[in-house]
Amino acid sequence: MNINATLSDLRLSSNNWVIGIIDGPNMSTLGRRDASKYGTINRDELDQLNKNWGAALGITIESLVANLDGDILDWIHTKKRTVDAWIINPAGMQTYAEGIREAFEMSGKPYAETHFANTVNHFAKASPHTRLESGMTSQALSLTMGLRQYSYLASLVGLVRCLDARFNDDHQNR
Ligand SMILES: O=C1C[C@@](O)(C(=O)O)C[C@@H](O)[C@@H]1O
Repeated sequence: MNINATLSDLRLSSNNWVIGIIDGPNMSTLGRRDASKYGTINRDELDQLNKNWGAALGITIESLVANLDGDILDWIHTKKRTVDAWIINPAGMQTYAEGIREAFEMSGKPYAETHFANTVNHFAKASPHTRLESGMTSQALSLTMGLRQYSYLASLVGLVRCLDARFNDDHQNR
């Protein structure tokens, strides 16, 4: 394994992975939310940014923004054959995301939970009588939060490198 890390290690993947990125309820209002947590980027700009990062990594991004969980479930069921891994910002549905977690499980593909803000901080401010946590984290490959749009970049780079490593391991063991 080459441990001489340089920024050029963020180069193209030799496998044209397809990553499905899902933004859940209220992410459609990005750009009009609390700027101290979400900055000023809007959802269209986020989508373009993710697609540009994907192109720089040599992979394909397919994306969905939806306020209804049924729309998200339908999209996962439709895309599961062509998508290699998922990035999801469950946003307003993270505490009741069992249906989505299960749809990902049925897809057989890993998912990276990703948030703009630090959600532990959000939960800490909820009523002490309400125990809140994400229903997605326990089965996620990874959890990235608090880095605004760069949480998506971190998830993307990590996911692509993990997929590449798994592909290389599978082919070496043949
Ligand atoms: O809608 C959102 C967005 C969010 O997922 C984020 O990206 O920081 C954080 C959630 O707590 C919140 O409900």
